[in-house]
Amino acid sequence: MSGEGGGAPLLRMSDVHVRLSGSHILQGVDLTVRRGGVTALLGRNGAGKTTTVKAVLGLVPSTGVIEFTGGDGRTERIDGRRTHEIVRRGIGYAPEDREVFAGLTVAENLALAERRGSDHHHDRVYELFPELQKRSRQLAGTLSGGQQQMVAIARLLLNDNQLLLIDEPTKGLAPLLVAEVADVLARAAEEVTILLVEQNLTVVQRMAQDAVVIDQGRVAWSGPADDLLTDADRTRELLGVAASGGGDHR
Ligand SMILES: Nc1ncnc2c1ncn2[C@@H]1O[C@H](COP(=O)(O)OP(=O)(O)OP(=O)(O)O)[C@@H](O)[C@H]1O
Repeated sequence: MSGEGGGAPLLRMSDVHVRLSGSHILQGVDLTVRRGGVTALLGRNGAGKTTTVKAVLGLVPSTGVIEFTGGDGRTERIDGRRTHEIVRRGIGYAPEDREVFAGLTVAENLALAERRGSDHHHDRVYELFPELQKRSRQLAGTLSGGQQQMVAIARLLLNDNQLLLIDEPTKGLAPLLVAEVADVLARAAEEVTILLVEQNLTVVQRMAQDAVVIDQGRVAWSGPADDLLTDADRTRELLGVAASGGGDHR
């Protein structure tokens, strides 16, 4: 049904427009996220990636159609709904600035994330991230950047989510921490579908099956991530950088 092989669509955006402060930011975005694995949302700075994610969550007003298939298997339009209703349908969000509560312990951070009406998967989260169990009484503010990202993602896995929207989780992190976060994402992706905004193409290459490139508020390319990342000319043209292409390019 998705047209590009694999799982059925989980999220579909059709002709989505967003206008903010008189600027036409999204100009007819069409994209599909299929169930399972990671879809990377790529694009240059200011292309409209975060706005796309915020449109899904109802955090910015949009026109057009956004459909989501919840845990109950029903596909419904979520555009125009309140953010809390959208989130309750099973969409979790990790914004760019990862926002852990620095003065609270890891366990307290997790407890605060428990959503009413959802089962809470503490055991599974600690199984996926044994490091967090070890550090459950540590103040989150004293964790490394990678561990804080782990807390941010663990909070999303705690509830019954179908889709996680994760915005630039490796931004500003040192290379070692980038690898740590990629590891965290890989573990999360075993549990739930992820739409990942990410500038680091090495991380994209490792994680993503599908890729969508936004350029000036429109989808400029979509398809299998490998097709994009092994084409250095295309990545340069669309993103302004060349991917490593599996080791062929620098
Ligand atoms: N509230 C707002 N009012 C007006 N313009 C906005 C607003 N929010 C974002 N923009 C503009 O919309 C465009 C898209 O922003 P967005 O944050 O979606 O881009 P992005 O692709 O996520 O970029 P980055 O990689 O830099 O985070 C940018 O030009 C930005 O300046």
